[in-house]
Amino acid sequence: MAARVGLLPHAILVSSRALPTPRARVPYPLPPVPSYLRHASSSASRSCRASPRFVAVRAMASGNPYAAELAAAKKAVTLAAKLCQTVQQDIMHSGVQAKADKSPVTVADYGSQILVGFSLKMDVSSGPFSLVAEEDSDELRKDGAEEILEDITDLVNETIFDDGSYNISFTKEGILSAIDDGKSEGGPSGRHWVLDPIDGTKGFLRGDQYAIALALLDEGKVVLGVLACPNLPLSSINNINGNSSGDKVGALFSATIGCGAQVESLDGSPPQKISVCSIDNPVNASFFESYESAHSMHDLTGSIAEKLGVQAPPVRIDSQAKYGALARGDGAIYLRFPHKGYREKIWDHAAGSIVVTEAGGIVTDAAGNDLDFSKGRFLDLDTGIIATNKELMPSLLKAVQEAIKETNQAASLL
Ligand SMILES: Nc1ncnc2c1ncn2[C@@H]1O[C@H](COP(=O)(O)O)[C@@H](OP(=O)(O)O)[C@H]1O
Ligand SMILES: [Mg+2]
Repeated sequence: MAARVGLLPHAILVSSRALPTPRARVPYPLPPVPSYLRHASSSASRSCRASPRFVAVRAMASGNPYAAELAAAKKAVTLAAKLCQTVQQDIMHSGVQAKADKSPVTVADYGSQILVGFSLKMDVSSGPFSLVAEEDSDELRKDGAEEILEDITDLVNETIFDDGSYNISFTKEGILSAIDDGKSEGGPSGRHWVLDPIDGTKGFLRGDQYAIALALLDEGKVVLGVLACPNLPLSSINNINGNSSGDKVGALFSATIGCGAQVESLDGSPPQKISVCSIDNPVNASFFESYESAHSMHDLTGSIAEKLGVQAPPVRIDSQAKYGALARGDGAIYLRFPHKGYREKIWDHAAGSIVVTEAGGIVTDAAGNDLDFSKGRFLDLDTGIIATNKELMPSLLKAVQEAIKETNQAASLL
């Protein structure tokens, strides 16, 4: 493992280290390499790629038409998770910037977005590349951002080097261009990758839960989703406080349309099929919601839970890790009710929602409508998002609508 460099303010980039040894190669014509990349070696990047013909045969054999994209998506978020883990463990509070909307952004947000976009570009060969992602480079192009740009460049290059899959390094200009690869508007036609490079930034900065969330839209529908959750116990969220010792941490959820949902460890155990819980009596249910009360109205969710007869206290965790936990039955319900005026973004729900639906659950808005990911970067919702199993959904919807009505009536009396 090479020494890490470039994160701390006075760190020096070690440029004389040995490059990774190229692995065995499958000879085939490479797609054009993005112009912003500087090759350390023009041949080694072939080492991790299979030929497009081989990928197609493998996809058909698995019965999953998106098998190649799924493999690429898992690899991309796993690489990004390495970078995020490094930052969270070592320098959680260094390099924090303020975005226009005041949410914290770290070098890890940018680094994760660069690595996912880059890895997908290298490994998914067919068609034009479109990425709808959370971050852009505007802040990094301003005066005074030189140091943080250098930190990001070092961190990204160090992660690529340590991982060993690609023998490539980025220039600073390359880093800025790579971030801006995520500026696609998405929409109802064609294929678009949808990425939240660190979902749950506040949890990340607190040292809690976060996720790298990546989905694929095909003709306006989510057809694939992966959620890397580096801090989530592998078998159950109920072990989060150490109730059951020995559970491994670091879960990778994945789902493709019509093929079910799985979980595996981030360091590569065989995938296990998952399904939502079969609880049909709300008295036995527990519910997930945002840790941050600014992201979801805890008083409204409390009143919904009360109407349903839920006995357990809310389980508050950050990020789409909630969707993953719901999909494997750690809890029965997920409630999300942003404060008035907030517009939900597609990258905050695309991956999580397919993981839940492919695990047998249902995800809708507060009126019971399917989420529509085809309208661009935003989900057009004005109420909230709910998710649960098929058994509980009718009573949940009823409780939600009653609680919203009561809240609106109370507000109109003020
Ligand atoms: N006022 C608000 N209301 C609802 N969601 C908000 C919000 N401000 C930020 N968010 C979104 O909530 C996400 C985190 O969700 P959760 O509360 O489930 O952890 C954030 O993702 P990022 O952390 O990627 O910015 C952000 O997109
Ligand atoms: Mg997010």
